[in-house]
Order: sequence, then structure tokens, then C-alpha cells
Amino acid sequence: MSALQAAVLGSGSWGTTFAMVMADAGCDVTLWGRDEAVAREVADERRNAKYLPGVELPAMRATTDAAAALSGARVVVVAIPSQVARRTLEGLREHVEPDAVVVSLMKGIELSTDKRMSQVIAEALDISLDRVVVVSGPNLAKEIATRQPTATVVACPDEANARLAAEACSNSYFRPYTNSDVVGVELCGAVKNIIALAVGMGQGRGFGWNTSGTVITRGLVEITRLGRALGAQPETFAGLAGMGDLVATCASPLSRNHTLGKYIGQGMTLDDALVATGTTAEGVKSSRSVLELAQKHGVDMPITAGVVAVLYEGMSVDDMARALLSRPQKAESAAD
Ligand SMILES: NC(=O)c1ccc[n+]([C@@H]2O[C@H](COP(=O)([O-])OP(=O)(O)OC[C@H]3O[C@@H](n4cnc5c(N)ncnc54)[C@H](O)[C@@H]3O)[C@@H](O)[C@H]2O)c1
Ligand SMILES: O=P(O)(O)OC[C@H](O)CO
Repeated sequence: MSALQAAVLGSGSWGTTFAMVMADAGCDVTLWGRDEAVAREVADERRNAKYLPGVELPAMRATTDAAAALSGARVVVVAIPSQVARRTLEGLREHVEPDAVVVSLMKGIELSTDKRMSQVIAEALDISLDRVVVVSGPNLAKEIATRQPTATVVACPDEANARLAAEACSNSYFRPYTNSDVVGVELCGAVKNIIALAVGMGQGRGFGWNTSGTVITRGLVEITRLGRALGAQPETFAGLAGMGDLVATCASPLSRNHTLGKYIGQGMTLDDALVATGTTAEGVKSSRSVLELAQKHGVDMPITAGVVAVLYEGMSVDDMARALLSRPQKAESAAD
């Protein structure tokens, strides 16, 4: 049987790593990116020194020619920053095969529409949501690129498409679990970045593990509250895409969101922190769209509101902590 043909759009850290995961799973992979030098290096030298220094990649094609990358691809994986997804995909629509399953690796919410990435993909490519699969979990690219073991969630309303995507990425170090709760899985991926910013802010300010444990736990409650209001399944939040990814992102110095939050907590401006962090920290922009989404649905998200106030309204991390702790007393509930 011939290998499953896959195209990965985006040659940054996660796109390149996921191309490696699929190549190691036996797929015939082409990586597409806008940077000619990166494409040449991946194809000719099996390296992507800018995004994955020191990593030796398996054999794969790499190109800046989208038509060539997408021709014949049964699985199309999207790994670009959330805020450019719509316009990038609209430009590539004509090249996507009519039966292709499209996989989102993105963990963000679109500014101006407050839409999840599966919704953006379906609209930009003019395809049904049944053909869009979401992959999300504790998946720090730099660990996976050295083939360290991890698991993930592969979510789609169409079970056969979820299974196809899971088979395309299943290998000895990467274990996918299928799920049909796309709303829950996507909200987990987007909101955990905001909670990681908050944890980083506290750590940068000098607060210890009690503060981090509090923010992670109450952050999970906040994600769950939004998810329930939007129709997600509560058990998703205790799973890999929820608790699993919160732990990885909030604890690891490899997380860009956690790192950027730490810089802010140490007193850097947002502009300087963005430059120091370098690659994509989705929570910075998605914090505003998530807060807007929560407000539209009447959901209280005090940590997210605090992160927005620190990033965009000049609030100090000390004042954010004071504001969070001085809210009215209430009984604890893991879901509310
Ligand atoms: N890196 C990780 O560990 C990781 C893990 C899971 C999910 N994600 C998610 O994957 C998505 C991509 O993140 P990443 O880590 O690969 O980011 P990255 O910053 O490492 O790479 C982003 C890539 O997108 C490209 N790009 C930017 N604008 C573009 C445009 N207009 N058209 C085409 N390409 C464009 C960049 O050139 C770069 O190659 C994000 O939503 C992120 O949250 C990342
Ligand atoms: O580096 P971050 O903060 O974008 O996190 C990467 C992944 O989402 C972790 O699962």
C-alpha cells in the first residue's frame, strides 16, 4: 500500500516537528513555508536551524510552492500563527484537494471574529467542519523534535476523519487519542496559553509554587466555565488537551507563553518581551479575543481579564494579584 500523502503548511517549530512526526509515522510528507532558505535547508540538509537547532530531521520534501505541496495531499496540516490563518488559507484554497482532511495545530482565537481555528479553516477553505480535525495536547515542539514520548488529542465531529489523522501521526513517541469534542479541545489549547502567561507573570515577579498551583487550578476552572457555556464536554478539560497541556505549558521554560509572561513579571514592556521571546506566543493576542468571547456569553474569566489588563492597560502584576484575591468569597467548585 502506498504511503499517505500529507502537506504541512508552516515551517516554524511545530509545523516542522509535526512533519517529522508524520514522516516517522510512515507518511509521505511535504513541508510548505514562505521562507526559501528554510525549505532548502529542510529538503537538502534535513535541518531547520532557525526553529529547531541541533535537530536532525527525517527525509521529507520542503518547498515554498503551495500548489506543489498540496497536490495529491490527502491530509493537510495547518501550523501557522492563528491571526494569519484566514488570509493565508484563502490564498491557498484553490490548491487544496476536494477530499482532503485539514488538520489544525493552532492554539488561538481569531481577533475581530472571536472564532476558533476550525471555524476559520472551514470558512477560509469553504469546506464542512466534518473535514476539519484539531490536534492539541501537551506538545512542546522542542521536546517532540528529540523524539521524547508524549500523547495528544485528535478531535473531529467525523470519527473516520479523526482516525485518519490519528493514524497519520501515530508513532513510537507520539500517541494520539481521538475525541469528538472539537469545541472543548480548541478552547483548552487557546486558553491554556493565557493561563501560562499569568503563571509566568507571577514567577517573573518572584512568586513561588503556591501562586503557580493556584493560578493553574483556578485557570482550569476558568477554561471549563467558558467551555461549558459554549457546549463543550466537561471531561475534556481533565484530559490531555486540558489539564495535560496546562501542566506542560505552565511548568516548562520551553513554553513561549510562559516565558513571555515571566519577562513581563520581571518588568519588561510587552514590545520588548515579544522581541525577547522571538517566535509565536499565541496567548498575547488571544487573551483579548477570549475575554471578548467570555463577555459575549456572560462568563466570568478573572485571570484572563487580569492578563489583558497587565498586557494592554498598564496594570502591574502586584495589582493583578490584589484584584484576583480581593474578589468576593465563594465556595470552591472544580467547575465553577
Ligand atoms: N511550538 C510548539 O511547541 C507548539 C505546540 C503546539 C501548538 N503550537 C501552535 O502551532 C501554531 C504555530 O506555532 P509555531 O510554534 O510553529 O510558531 P513559529 O513561530 O515557530 O512558526 C510560525 C511559522 O509560521 C510562518 N508564518 C508566519 N506568518 C505567516 C504567513 N502569513 N504565511 C505563511 N507562513 C507564516 C512563520 O514564517 C513560521 O514559519 C501556533 O498556533 C501555536 O500555538 C505550537
Ligand atoms: O510554546 P507555547 O507556549 O506556544 O506552548 C507550546 C504548546 O502549545 C505546548 O503544548
